[in-house]
Amino acid sequence: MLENIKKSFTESIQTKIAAAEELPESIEKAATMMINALIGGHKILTCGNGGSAGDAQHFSSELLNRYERDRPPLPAIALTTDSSTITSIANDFSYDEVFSKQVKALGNPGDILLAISTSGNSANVINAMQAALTKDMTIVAITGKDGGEMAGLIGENDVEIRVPSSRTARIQEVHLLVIHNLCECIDNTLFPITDSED
Ligand SMILES: O=C(CO)[C@@H](O)[C@H](O)[C@H](O)[C@H](O)COP(=O)(O)O
Ligand SMILES: [Zn+2]
Repeated sequence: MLENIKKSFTESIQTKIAAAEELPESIEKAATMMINALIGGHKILTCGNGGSAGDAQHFSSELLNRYERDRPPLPAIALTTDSSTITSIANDFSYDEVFSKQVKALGNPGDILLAISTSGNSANVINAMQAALTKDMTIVAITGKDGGEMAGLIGENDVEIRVPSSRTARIQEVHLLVIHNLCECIDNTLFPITDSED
């Protein structure tokens, strides 16, 4: 057991080292897209399943409330939280539509969809991306493995941040770091620390 625990730490560290080589440019592009959208009065919708649902909510709460320091609230909505809406869409239509219907209802041109999936193959997240494109939204996709079907939906105005790993858990551990990086870029750009706050 002890050996496995140590191996997980080593694997996680190695995945982060590989991600540090490969991901900074795509994270910077995603952060710039988000900053410009927020400056323009637009919002960010987030979605994902399982651990990625948690990540979607983690990110939206850091925008709505705060990341590391107090600043004005920023507009984000996690599409994973309204159990009445989600269960009724799944019951009456299909689980594959639980996010896309909400995107069609809430998304406006200029808004961003933050779509999170380790495999890139979750049908409800893929459908949410397709719905976002019909609403003239842009997409930040956080993925892993080979990017799955989500990778094929990324256009030139969108960005995919793909963690170089094939293990769901290791990918998720980097996804959290990516999310915190995005928050940090947003806060540092929109609310820079002044000398008096230093
Ligand atoms: O957190 C974990 C595994 O670490 C699971 O809950 C995992 O998120 C679920 O199996 C998801 O349904 C996987 O979906 P995805 O990442 O392939 O889109
Ligand atoms: Zn997990």
